[in-house]
Amino acid sequence: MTVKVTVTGAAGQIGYALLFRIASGQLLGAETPVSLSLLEITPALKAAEGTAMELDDCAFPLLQGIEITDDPNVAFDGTNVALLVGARPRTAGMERGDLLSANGGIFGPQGRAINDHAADDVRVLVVGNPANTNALIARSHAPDVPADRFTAMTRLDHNRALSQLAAKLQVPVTEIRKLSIWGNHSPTMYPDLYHAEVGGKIAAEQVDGEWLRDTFIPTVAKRGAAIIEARGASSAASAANAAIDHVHTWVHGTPSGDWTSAAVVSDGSYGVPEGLISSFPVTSTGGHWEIVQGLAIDAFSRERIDLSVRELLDERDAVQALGLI
Ligand SMILES: NC(=O)C1=CN([C@@H]2O[C@H](COP(=O)(O)OP(=O)(O)OC[C@H]3O[C@@H](n4cnc5c(N)ncnc54)[C@H](O)[C@@H]3O)[C@@H](O)[C@H]2O)C=CC1
Ligand SMILES: O=C([O-])CC(=O)C(=O)O
Repeated sequence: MTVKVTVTGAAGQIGYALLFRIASGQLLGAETPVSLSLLEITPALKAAEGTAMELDDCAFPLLQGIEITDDPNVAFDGTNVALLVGARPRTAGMERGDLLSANGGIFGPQGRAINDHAADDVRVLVVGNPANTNALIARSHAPDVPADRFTAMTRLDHNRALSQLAAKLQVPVTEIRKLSIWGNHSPTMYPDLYHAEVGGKIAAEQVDGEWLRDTFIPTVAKRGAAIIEARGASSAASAANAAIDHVHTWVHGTPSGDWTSAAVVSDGSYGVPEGLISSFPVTSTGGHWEIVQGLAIDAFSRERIDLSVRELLDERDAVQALGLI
């Protein structure tokens, strides 16, 4: 059966890096036909049409159709996978409240449209920043959709951490297991090496504490800003790649003996208040995320997780005060 995949912000830079990979089968597998729905704001529809022309020109065997629209009710009608990429970026002079309001105006109506029109098995990944709180807003407008279908992306942070650690220990990334990103997709995120394993041994014990604290954590946490500084534009291909990884893992599962990172609705695990959309170590089985249970959290990790969760609570309070959730 054809799977409908909706991409918002389809004419943006992540959209351009993402759509071709979805259409080629990298999101859902080489056996699954897909139809694409491209949601954009009205002034960007023409650019989205250009991307659709290029998709046509690839003659992808799996691609069954392309729809382009500025109406969320159309874009999410019958959708199975919703990738919410388009968001309002922070511009000079914009206060945090203005940013949250502008995004509330996007993610509220999109959540409502998902609630009213999406397929029963819809899975939602929010990429657009502030991703965790945008996901919270969308979810709060979709009371009929099970909460566990709303996720936000920290897979890019996870992949960045894998790559930094692999380079430090001079091992292939495939040697690393059980790495975790906790908290918010923001510089407060906590990449955790105390449960990660390299060659079957705890990663934190294979690097010196100073490198872990003063190099590894800030490098991962501030990588987004470093890419902007170097490229003059924010991460696009790596963000699209992480979105592909996230949904692929969600649908196809995590390998045994490993886990990944995703921001999912908290059930109160590890003291993260219930309902917050926070990153955890997660496994996926049968198309459902589960938070990895029973990990011992030392004082160093506790402090960092709490800091990031505090930021998520502040964001939640701010959108609540603005009446966005
Ligand atoms: N979670 C993560 O790890 C990452 C998140 N991001 C975030 O992803 C978002 C997109 O990034 P880019 O593609 O580089 O931005 P971009 O500015 O190139 O594209 C965004 C697109 O969204 C569209 N858009 C705006 N409002 C919309 C609406 N209401 N409905 C549909 N489309 C709408 C714009 O017209 C634009 O084409 C940004 O918020 C960025 O901060 C980027 C990298 C990593
Ligand atoms: O800051 C941004 O817009 C990009 C971002 O989230 C990242 O690269 O992690």
